[in-house]
Formats: sequence, C-alpha cells, structure tokens
Amino acid sequence: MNHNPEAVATLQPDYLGFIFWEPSSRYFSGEMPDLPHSIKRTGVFVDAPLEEILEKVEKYQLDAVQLHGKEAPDYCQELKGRILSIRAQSRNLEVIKVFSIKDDFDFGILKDYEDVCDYFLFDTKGKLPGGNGYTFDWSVLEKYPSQKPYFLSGGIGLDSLDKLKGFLKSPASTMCYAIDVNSKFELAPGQKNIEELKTFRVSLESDMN
Ligand SMILES: O=C(O)c1ccccc1NCC(=O)[C@H](O)[C@H](O)COP(=O)(O)O
Repeated sequence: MNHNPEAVATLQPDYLGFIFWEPSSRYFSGEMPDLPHSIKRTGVFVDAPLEEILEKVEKYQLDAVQLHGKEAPDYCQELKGRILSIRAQSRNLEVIKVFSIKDDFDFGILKDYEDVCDYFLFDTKGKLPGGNGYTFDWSVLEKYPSQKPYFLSGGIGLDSLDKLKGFLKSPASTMCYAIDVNSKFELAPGQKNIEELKTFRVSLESDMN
C-alpha cells in the first residue's frame, strides 16, 4: 500500500481524504493513522449503501463524507439524521456533495441539496467518478447562485497555479471555500508528493497575503 497520510498531515491541510470506493486505485483499507484533530478525516464514497458509510464513519471516526455518485437529497438528509442520532449530537459530520461539470452546468440542481449538505464540491466529469485529473472551465462558476461555500476540484496541480491565483481574485470565487487536490500530486496512486504539495501551498498562500 502506497498511502502516506501521515506525511500529508505534516502540511496541516484542513481536510484529508480517504477513498472508500473499491474500484479506485487509491482505495483505502488500512489502519487510520493518528492525525491532528484540526484535520478533518474525510471519507470519499460513490453511491455506497448508507449502512456502509455509517460503518466507516464510526470505524475511522470520520469528520466529513464526500459523495461522488448520484446520491439524492433524501439520501444526504437521512445520512445526516442517522449520524446525529448515533453521535447524540456530540460531534458533527460534514456532508460534501460533489457535482461533476463537463461544459456547462445547471445550477438549478443544487436547490434541493441546499438544506441537506454542508458544502458543494465541483469536480470535472470524466470516465471515473473522481480522480480523473482534468480541469473544467471555472468560468461557469461566475453563475454560481448559492451562498453555500464550495470546494474547487478537478485536475488541479502545480501547472494550475497561475490560473488558480487569477480565479481566486475573481468574483466567481466569492464562495470558494477550499481547494481539493489529488492525482496531480501523486508519485503513485494514493502516495502524495509532499514536496510538490508544499510548493503549491506556499505559492498560493504567498499570493493571497
Ligand atoms: O481519486 C479517486 O480515485 C476517486 C475515485 C472515486 C471517487 C472519487 C475519487 N477521488 C475524489 C477526489 O477527492 C478528487 O480529489 C477529485 O475527484 C479530483 O481529483 P483530481 O482530478 O485527480 O484532482
């Protein structure tokens, strides 16, 4: 297994993802490492049965789930409700609903998800439900109609830095809450390139200060 989450954690990301979709080359099945509490352990799922998500949430003490399939609003709502009852309201579970964009996007779809998830994540449509390594045209986000913060994702790498810096200064990014990176920072599936991640972070942060 190539996964190196402990090394990624030294960079203190806000979220750290674990892929729980078995066909993925990044599928995670190992022991959850000890991570600082400031880092949200995020389980990535694709149309998984609710019971499977609940089992992983408890087993790995997840703080967030990222849903990459065709999960309906009812499903998100039930997930939230079930977690609340299990955790007796002691600890939240963030639900991040992913939408994959090809060319254009019908933002009307988001309306029914507004009250049942915490964040949206915009990824690029591809052969796989995630981790395809392609960017979409971020200018579609100029029409983003919601006040819900979103994650920007899909094919972001060091070669995206200039474009990303421009985007983050544009009105389309007003509700952009986080940048999600994956395959463009890998030495092998699941094994992240720490030096490149560091370079990416330092470059973005220096531009924003
Ligand atoms: O990474 C995977 O193998 C994967 C498989 C199935 C669903 C989601 C998956 N990854 C989700 C992510 O969190 C990615 O960060 C997102 O899709 C962007 O990936 P990339 O285009 O490689 O930057």
